[in-house]
Amino acid sequence: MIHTLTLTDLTVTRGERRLFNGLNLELKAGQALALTGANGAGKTSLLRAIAGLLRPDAGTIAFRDGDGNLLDERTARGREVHFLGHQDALKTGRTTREELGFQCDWLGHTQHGFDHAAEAFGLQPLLGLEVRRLSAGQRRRLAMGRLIGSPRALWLLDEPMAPLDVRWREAFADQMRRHLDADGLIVAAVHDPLPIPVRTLDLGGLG
Ligand SMILES: Nc1ncnc2c1ncn2[C@@H]1O[C@H](COP(=O)(O)OP(=O)(O)OP(=O)(O)O)[C@@H](O)[C@H]1O
Repeated sequence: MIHTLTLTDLTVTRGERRLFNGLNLELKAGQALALTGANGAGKTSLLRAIAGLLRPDAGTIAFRDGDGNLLDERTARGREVHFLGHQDALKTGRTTREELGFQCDWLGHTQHGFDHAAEAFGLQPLLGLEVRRLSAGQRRRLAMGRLIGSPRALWLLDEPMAPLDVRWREAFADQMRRHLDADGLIVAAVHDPLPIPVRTLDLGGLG
């Protein structure tokens, strides 16, 4: 299981712009990191680099277990990293039940994960609806249900609270606390403070 995420001398460029240069960071089990900065500062790009969706120009991203052993990057990302982006990555023609069920089955976790996720984010009344009929906040709740329906150590979250009303913000904050208590790790791009204890990495930016 991923215990430590280490970024060493990480440099990422998009187009002509160097977003960050020589970035160093270590995050351990039970810790959360908030990425802050202006629009365009590079928060999403950093999340994508950690997820393996964007190749850095230089530097390394390493995942280690509790004994300090280096984990195979591909396996760690494939089985232990969940990236919750702006777009929610939902298939609009599927029902809420199908989308949640697919994710809960993915790593061999079944009914318990499904029921737990549906309960945590009030998804029962939405299970028969196609994703295309859900509101933005309901879609995000489904995406969050998928996040907790299949346990993964490292959560990469891109403005996770944005479309949620106050009730579901608190529900998600509760899930984040549980994840950290269970030795999970969280890296979240945010514009507003997160309601959990976090370290902050400000990427600055001119917007
Ligand atoms: N595919 C791409 N090709 C070229 N430039 C890109 C690409 N994707 C993003 N960028 C640029 O990289 C910069 C960083 O974008 P990024 O989405 O990481 O910022 P952000 O900090 O997450 O912003 P926001 O707060 O608006 O979500 C921006 O200037 C953006 O235009």
